[in-house]
Amino acid sequence: MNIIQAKDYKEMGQIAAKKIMEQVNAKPESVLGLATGSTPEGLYEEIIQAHKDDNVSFKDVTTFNLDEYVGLDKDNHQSYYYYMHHLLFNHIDINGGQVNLPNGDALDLQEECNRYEKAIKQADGIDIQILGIGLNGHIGFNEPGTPFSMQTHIVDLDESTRQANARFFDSIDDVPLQAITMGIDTIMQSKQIILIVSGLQKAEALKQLVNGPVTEDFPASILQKHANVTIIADQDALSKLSQ
Ligand SMILES: N[C@@H]1[C@@H](O)[C@H](O)[C@@H](COP(=O)(O)O)O[C@@H]1O
Repeated sequence: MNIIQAKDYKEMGQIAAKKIMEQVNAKPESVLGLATGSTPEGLYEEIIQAHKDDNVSFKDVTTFNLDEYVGLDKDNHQSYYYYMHHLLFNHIDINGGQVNLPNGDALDLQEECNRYEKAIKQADGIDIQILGIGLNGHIGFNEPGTPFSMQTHIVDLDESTRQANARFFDSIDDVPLQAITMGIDTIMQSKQIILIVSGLQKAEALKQLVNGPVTEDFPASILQKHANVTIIADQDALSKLSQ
């Protein structure tokens, strides 16, 4: 794994954005895999800036998000659909028809998982997948214990994940119990993966990802087996890694 040290959160976003721009400039019809949470917010600000300042165009880009909560409609401000449009898509020239998120409000959720997985394959796979990491080692919403062979599926969220994400909701009771997520197998098929990590509270998780055993008990550890992973982390997140 290639590890790039950023001095802080801002620089982490800048370095990641530069890699996305290089990809889009080299291949305008790139397929990008996108993530939510607090970590990519700075990256999305940098992308919007590059779009405005350097005329980087996203009109031929296709995107697939990692996951979506079950039961929140698109207008719900805590849905990842809302997050992505609010923080990125509404500010760049991407074609709305080429933006993909799982529909957590679908009547038949299993059918929705199948449809999503198929859509990724039909797009010829993901060129660069952006990932964050949960404190318990989850990527997307693949919680500890998820078989590495899983593709897009419905997941029961861990109580610790619901608590960690409760800050975005009025109360913990409003945090959905389930989500749809790309599986580990889906993520591992991405041609390139960029994992962004920031802050002291993620230092232990990053250490386990890089130095720990590859185990389904810590889903992000599978990234050790991917041929093209770049970790962009700030000094705080890197503070527990052996040199
Ligand atoms: N499903 C998302 C993940 O994709 C994200 O990586 C994780 C970490 O979020 P944060 O960046 O806010 O720490 O949170 C959520 O659970």
